[in-house]
Amino acid sequence: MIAAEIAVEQAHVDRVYDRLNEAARSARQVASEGRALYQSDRHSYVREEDGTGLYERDVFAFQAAKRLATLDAEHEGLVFGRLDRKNSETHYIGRIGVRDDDYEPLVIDWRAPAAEPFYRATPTSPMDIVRRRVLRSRGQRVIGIEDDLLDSRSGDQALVVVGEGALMAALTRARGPQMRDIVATIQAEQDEAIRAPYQGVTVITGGPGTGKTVVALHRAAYLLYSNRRRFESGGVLVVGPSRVFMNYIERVLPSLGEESVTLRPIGAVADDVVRISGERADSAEVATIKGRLSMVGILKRLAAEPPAGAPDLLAITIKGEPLILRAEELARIRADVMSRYRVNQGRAAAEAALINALWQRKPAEVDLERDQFDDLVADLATFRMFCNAWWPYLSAEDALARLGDRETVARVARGLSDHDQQLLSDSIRAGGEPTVADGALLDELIDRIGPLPESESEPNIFLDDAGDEVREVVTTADRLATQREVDPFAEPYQTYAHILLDEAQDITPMQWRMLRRRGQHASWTIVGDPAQSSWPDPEETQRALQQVIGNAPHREFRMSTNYRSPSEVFDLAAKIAVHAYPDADLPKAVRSTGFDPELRVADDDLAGSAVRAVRDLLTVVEGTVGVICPPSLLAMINSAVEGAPDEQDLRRVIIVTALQAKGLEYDGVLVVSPDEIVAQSPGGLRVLYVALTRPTQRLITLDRGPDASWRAALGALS
Ligand SMILES: Nc1ncnc2c1ncn2[C@@H]1O[C@H](COP(=O)(O)OP(=O)(O)OP(=O)(O)O)[C@@H](O)[C@H]1O
Repeated sequence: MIAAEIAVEQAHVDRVYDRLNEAARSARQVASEGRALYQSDRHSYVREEDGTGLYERDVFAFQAAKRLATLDAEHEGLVFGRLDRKNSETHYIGRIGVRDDDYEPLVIDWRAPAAEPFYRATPTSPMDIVRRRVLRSRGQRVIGIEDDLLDSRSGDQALVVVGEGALMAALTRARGPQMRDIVATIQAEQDEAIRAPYQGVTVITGGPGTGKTVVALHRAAYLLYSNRRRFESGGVLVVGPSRVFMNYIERVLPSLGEESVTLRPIGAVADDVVRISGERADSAEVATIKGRLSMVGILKRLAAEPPAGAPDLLAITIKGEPLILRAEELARIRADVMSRYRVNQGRAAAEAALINALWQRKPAEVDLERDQFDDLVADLATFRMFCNAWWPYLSAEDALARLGDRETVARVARGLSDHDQQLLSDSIRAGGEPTVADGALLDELIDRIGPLPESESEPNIFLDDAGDEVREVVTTADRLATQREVDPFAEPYQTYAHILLDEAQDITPMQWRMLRRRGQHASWTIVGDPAQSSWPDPEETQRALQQVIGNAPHREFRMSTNYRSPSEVFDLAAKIAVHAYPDADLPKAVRSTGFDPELRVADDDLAGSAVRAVRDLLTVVEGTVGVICPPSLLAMINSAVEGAPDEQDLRRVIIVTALQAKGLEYDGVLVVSPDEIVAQSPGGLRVLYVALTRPTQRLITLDRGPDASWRAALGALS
């Protein structure tokens, strides 16, 4: 019976692929006839409105064919669903829409309104659907079918019903290194969040494993489909916690037929204005200091500080008469210009103010018109040298580096304790690549001091590196070029029409400011779970979120089902959650595996015990094994595990800190020394909760001794 049904579906799937191949062929033919009609503004596939050389139906199919090429080679089938309606009509649902020669739909795009019942229909509200069928495919071959009968009263005896649940089948499959899309098995509450209107702010909450991330990514694909013009030209930015996480999710969007989205880890959001990879982390304590809102005032004062070693006397001679500006007058001029301009945009105004002050001091016997006077002063080498030293252009990196000086920190960061001042200054003085937290500070500084004029941000071969010989060819014009006026209103940031933010509970107040600069007119999708926050004060980030929402229309969706962790694992994790965050939103786990988590105690050799646990996990799970360590043990566990299991299996093992594991999942998880994980994170127990909720199958914890304190939170279980 199943074989016959599969054959029916295979016939339809074959028709779809034939149609796509044919469309691709005919499009290629038209192209080879020399009509360059296939370039859209941003992408290389033809858009319906552009393809005047093709019949509209061919354009449609051609576009689909091109998009198909972007789907991953291992994609789980272009056509994944079928709806049988009460009126005997049948519709197929797929990742992209495809039409036949007569413009009739062969497959409906999952995001189209006509596909909605596929996700929303239930036996109590069947939406005129009699049967919903999920097709499971490998490449172009249909390999399985799962049916739901939604309206048994319809009396259509011809309908065959097979399978016992596509969702369970999807959830129990082993996990690979990248996230999969869930387009065939989206649940009704998830679908509502995906299709919510784009305006304002959409907040998606829910406990671990409830699909917040996949839902958000499907929402990005949906928004691009339903408002392509707005979002393709305005841009959609997806922000996640780390580069590892971005690599983990990046395949999902192309598999949904979308590529035109910018993906950035939070540490690299400022990459549009400063060179930053955003992978280096500060210690928890330093990251906390750098993330707090009090940094705004500190950076404001820092930006207003006169440059180190700035001269406090301007003395020139005009027609034999000395003209002098002293420290007090110079300070007044600086303060006045700073109140009107950002540092990098105020240079011309500062020079004009200096010349003006000098003019006031000019003795009457110096007989010069104002214009002549201005030109004379501006050309004086002493004046130019003074300006370069007194009002240099300032890069955000150089400005931040000033915090490496303990005395500067004491001046500008009076609100911080001595201890915190020292930590901040030590961290900046240590130098190296900017950290994740530095990204938001550099961004704030650029907002305050303005970007460097273009001629300053690129090395000038005449001024910087050249030898004396070349220096002679430097003209006054070259030197003055650095003072080109900068448009004070031009924002240096890349802005977006929609910003989708994952793991929002970890966004520090300073990072919220950085994000808001990129979304001043954007609509937002904000995804998070305060119980998993690694920020010491979750209430503070909630307040920052409220500021983003402001008066904008705002809707909230709560995801209630945990699709990741088996109930045995989640029951244990939930006990930690309520200790860590009494208001934790605890989802219901849908699966049970029959295997309780194992709470092990290491013998004297922690690394050896860890390796044994990894081996045990590798034998019981098919997919990935995650080893989650406290930062201080990462290197040791890494080298211990690397030497151990055979090479084949090693590829399935990933060793990370709890923070790096955010948003990720593994089939088997070993949590090494939970107590140290708690101690080494500002989020404490909440971060342990993150670690304990990563497994899809099995969990082992490994303590150094039998009286580990985190176990106290487990109550009866300990
Ligand atoms: N409707 C669904 N069908 C199939 N799988 C699903 C569905 N919803 C969620 N999943 C799976 O559940 C797992 C957890 O999803 P996801 O990572 O999006 O959860 P999350 O809420 O973001 O978790 P966390 O808060 O821990 O980061 C993923 O493997 C995802 O594919």
